[in-house]
Amino acid sequence: MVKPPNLYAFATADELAIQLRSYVLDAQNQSFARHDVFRIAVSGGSLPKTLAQALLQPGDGSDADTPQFKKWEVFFADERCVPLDHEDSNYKLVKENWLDKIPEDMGKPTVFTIDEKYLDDVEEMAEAYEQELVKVFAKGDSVRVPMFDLILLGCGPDGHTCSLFPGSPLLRETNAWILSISDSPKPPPKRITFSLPVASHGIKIGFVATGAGKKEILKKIFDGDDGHSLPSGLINHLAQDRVSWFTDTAAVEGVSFPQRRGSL
Ligand SMILES: O=C1O[C@H](COP(=O)(O)O)[C@@H](O)[C@H](O)[C@H]1O
Repeated sequence: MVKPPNLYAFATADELAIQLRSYVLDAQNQSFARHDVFRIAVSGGSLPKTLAQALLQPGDGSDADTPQFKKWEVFFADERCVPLDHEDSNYKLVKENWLDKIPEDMGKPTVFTIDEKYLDDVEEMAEAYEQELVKVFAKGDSVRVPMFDLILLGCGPDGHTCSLFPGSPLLRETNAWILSISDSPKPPPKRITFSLPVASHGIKIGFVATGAGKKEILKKIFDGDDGHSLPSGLINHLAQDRVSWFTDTAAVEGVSFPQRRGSL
């Protein structure tokens, strides 16, 4: 039986940030019960700003309500093939919006960036990033797909997620973990990205999509007959109720799919 994703719609950015915080901290605490580390993958675009607002706001002071950043391992669901200090870098966005703002006494996460030595060869860059994942997730064992504790994704106005674009042959990949793309329809052209099997294999997968600019695509993904053919819709289809969407009322205007408002 197909279990539908959870679609949450909040009235304000502040409400969304509060609920996103509790979702991420639940994922953190559940992962500490399994292993003493929290492995999270993040995206670029509009997500890092919202994530920073969620994580850097004060909690109630308890361990359960505190991001234990020292035990976090942060990976990128996609990255642009540019230097880490380039305007287009997803790492730079995450660093400036979130990592640099973490107070010293909270400790810093371990961050797995692309290796700049491969900037001239996007395929090599993808291969090298996949090997980083193999070292962390496989540790000498054979693992078919890495399992992240949490994957946080964005959804572009065309339905792309990670750097998986509608109609791309990359969507048919069933084995590789990290893929390269040299002709991204959205600049910059050279990128690396989680494959669909990896992007849909998180214990929890959270999308953040806000603003009126997302309402047409959300209607297609949630109400359309072929919503499942779009990259973000494919993740809904594959990961079912492991997926939660954090949206605002502007983004879900006109969407009929059942939404929960106010809290998780
Ligand atoms: O190009 C990208 O776009 C998507 C969506 O971005 P958004 O600004 O519409 O949220 C993003 O998730 C991805 O990481 C990025 O490389």
